Amino acid sequence: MLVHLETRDGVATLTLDSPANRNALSTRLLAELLDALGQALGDDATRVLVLTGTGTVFCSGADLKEQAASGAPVTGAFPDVLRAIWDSPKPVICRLNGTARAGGLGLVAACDFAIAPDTATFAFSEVRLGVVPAMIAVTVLRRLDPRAASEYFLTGEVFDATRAVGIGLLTRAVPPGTLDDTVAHYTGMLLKGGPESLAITKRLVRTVPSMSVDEGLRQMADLSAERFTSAEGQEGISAFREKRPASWIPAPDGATGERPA
Ligand SMILES: CC(C)(COP(=O)([O-])OP(=O)([O-])OC[C@H]1O[C@@H](n2cnc3c(N)ncnc32)[C@H](O)[C@@H]1OP(=O)([O-])[O-])[C@@H](O)C(=O)NCCC(=O)NCCSC(=O)C[C@@](C)(O)CC(=O)[O-]
Repeated sequence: MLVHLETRDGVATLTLDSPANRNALSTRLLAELLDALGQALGDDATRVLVLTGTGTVFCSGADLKEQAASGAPVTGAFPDVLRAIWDSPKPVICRLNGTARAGGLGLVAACDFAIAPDTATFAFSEVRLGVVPAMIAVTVLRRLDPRAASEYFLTGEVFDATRAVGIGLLTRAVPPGTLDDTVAHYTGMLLKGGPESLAITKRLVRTVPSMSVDEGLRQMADLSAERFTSAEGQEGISAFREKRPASWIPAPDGATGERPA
């Protein structure tokens, strides 16, 4: 297997495991990743997804050897993988085990959080290969500062993790020894949120900026009122008043946040 899925305590960890080619996005790895994403997203017990890799590199982008051998463009399941991560109602954390390049950065940008060791390096190396960062532009350009997008897309230059945080590609760059603690800190915070509220808030982050102020306030006032009377909202507010942790329960149909009987 090139992708492993392990679920524990509400957290599904998906691990790219093809270190010999630096977790390159081969047709097989992409198919397995899409399958693992489907399993994790369909599992009611999963509340947060963590995407990571083995070895020193998180992902080296498109599998250049497979491309060369096939003689034809190999897109595989990459668009479906990016869509599954981007549209996931459950928060997705990218735990970069190391460096990433090109297509690998499309995955990083699709995730809600990206935490990397401060020793990792990054590059949008496509133009240096005579190809273009086309599919990844769809996720990356929704994260990156526009000046930085022009700079790094057009030059293909390598940049470090501190710069990657500064331009919006990463959430945090941390000393390698503290990577797992930082990821655990974020998953812990996410597990405290109402699952339905998290899914809706993810959608808000993406859709509200493109609404007019008038349209936004009209839609959001309705949504806000609806959430205060939802089962999840009532459980959260009761828990606050009773000075206890909220108890979130996923319902069997995939709706979440029903108050326990
Ligand atoms: C990642 C580092 C920095 C690690 O650097 P390193 O750790 O020093 O590793 P290395 O360069 O010594 O490579 C180790 C092995 O991994 C292989 N390898 C390494 N990368 C790939 C790859 N992508 N595909 C297939 N094999 C790869 C490489 O060929 C070598 O195999 P060996 O020679 O031992 O048999 C370095 O290996 C590197 O720069 N790799 C190339 C990265 C790159 O330019 N990727 C561009 C892919 S194009 C792309 O992603 C297009 C896309 C998807 O964005 C288009 C779109 O969005 O539409």
